[in-house]
Amino acid sequence: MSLLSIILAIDWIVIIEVLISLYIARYYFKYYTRQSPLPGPFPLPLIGNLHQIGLNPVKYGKDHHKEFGDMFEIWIGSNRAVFLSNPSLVDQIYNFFPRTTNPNFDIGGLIFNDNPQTWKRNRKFVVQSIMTPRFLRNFTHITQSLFNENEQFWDKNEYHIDFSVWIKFFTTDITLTTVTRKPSYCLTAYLFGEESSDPIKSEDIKRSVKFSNAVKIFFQSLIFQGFVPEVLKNYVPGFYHLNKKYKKNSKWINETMLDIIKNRRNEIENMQNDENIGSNLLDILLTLNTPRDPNGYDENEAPLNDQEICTIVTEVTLAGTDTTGNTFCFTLWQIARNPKVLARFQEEIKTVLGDDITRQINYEDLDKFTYLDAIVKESIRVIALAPFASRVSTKKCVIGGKQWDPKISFYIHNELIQKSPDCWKDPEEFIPERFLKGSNNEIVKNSFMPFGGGMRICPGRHMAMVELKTLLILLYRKYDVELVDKVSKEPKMKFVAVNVCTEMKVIIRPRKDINV
Ligand code: HEM
Repeated sequence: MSLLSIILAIDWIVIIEVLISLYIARYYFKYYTRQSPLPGPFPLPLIGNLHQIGLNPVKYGKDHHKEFGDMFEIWIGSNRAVFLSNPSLVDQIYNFFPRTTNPNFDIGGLIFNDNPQTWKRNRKFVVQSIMTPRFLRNFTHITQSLFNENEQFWDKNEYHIDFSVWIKFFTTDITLTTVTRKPSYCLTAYLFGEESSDPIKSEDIKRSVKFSNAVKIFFQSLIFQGFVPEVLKNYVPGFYHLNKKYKKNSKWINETMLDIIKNRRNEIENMQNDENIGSNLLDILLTLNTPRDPNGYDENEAPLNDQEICTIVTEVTLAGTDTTGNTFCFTLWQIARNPKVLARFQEEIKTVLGDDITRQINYEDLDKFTYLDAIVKESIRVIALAPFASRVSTKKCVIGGKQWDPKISFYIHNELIQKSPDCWKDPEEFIPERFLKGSNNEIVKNSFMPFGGGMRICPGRHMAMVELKTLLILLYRKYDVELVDKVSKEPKMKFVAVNVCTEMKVIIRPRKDINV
């Protein structure tokens, strides 16, 4: 009997049926023998709970909280993930475990890097560059100068603007410029259009705008990469094409950043002296452990190469853009709907900065804005920018009285915790006063973690607060801001790994009660 006749004689349909049955049996064997079973939706082989949860695990968790309680599980393909929505459950997770890894994003930077050595090294550089008072002082002034570019438009009688668009351009410009030193022109494009008589500048403008859009697509891709099983991404049309689009986007971001890094490396190498080397993240990384490193260098250890620098700089730029931008929109929405809060905030502006509305705002001034601080905190509490934080266990542990092996993905449902009636009085209400010292509102441990917690806490939190506070002071010191949509109960937004504001139309007018 020839090989061909054997192949023809085999009943392939039966073989395929057997293989599928074996796969299903194995899948459910794993499911029914899992460690510490928790309540949760019943999964299907291959897709897990994708058909019930879609790409919004946060909404699913909220909708089913009563049914499943503070600890429930979902299945992402054949991997299990545990959602936690009680502050008492999250302490050791925050403190001891790294973020859930994702093979599609683990480029060895910071956010998805679970290698303790390289993460620690990268984290040190980032902290060294964007958390120092010197950086933050300068950043306060940069925020101010960029804001002032708008004034010629806003000083008219009435100016209509969609802040959800404006702020993304603003934050892209400011983050790119401060992290990479490379001028960015999104705001120029927004105000004056993308064309310029100088062809080189025109190219730069287009590239900046493309970068801002690429950041948006990157955020959309995060949940897709984390919650769609690999098999769908690799073989099923629709998922496959989306995956390809997202990968192309990440590749473009990487190449654009590498280009910026190469150019800056050349500039530094051709410098006669070190005077023009800045204290921004890119210059710190490029000169690290080289003869130009002010802290000295070790010849036996190699300096960072362009790709290593690229991963760190890219992640910080991505993490610093839409996060602050959307928080700005949500805070503005809350202020606009709460006249008493606005009045108290404007009073605070007057008390701290006086009547001169042209007075520069300094970093040291920002500390005195305790009420504004409370407004921003309360705004992030009511509309969580990052509704969940993810972690993966690296050793055996006990959580919620149950045993867990290593490599279990945990998701801390911050949005639910921040609105829990067990932790907050009138949790749906916007009451900044609850964050003021001496307000008698003791904050339950781990119930307010807008910047995450433990060793992976957001290193951009001070930068974000400086930017948000400076922008809000500049805006409300001089202008009245009126929402176009005064009826909706919440701002127009959607969830794409973070909560994104999709529209924030307002009318800006110079304040009548002050001399502009
Ligand atoms: C309002 C604005 C922001 C919010 C609400 C926010 C929130 C967060 C959250 C929740 C995390 C995860 C923390 C955890 O898992 O425990 C995080 C991580 C991170 N954020 Fe932010 N962030 C903001 C702004 C920024 C800015 C401005 C930057 C930098 C320019 C930045 C850079 C990062 C980085 C690099 C990480 C990863 C840290 C690590 O894994 O070591 N973020 N952020």
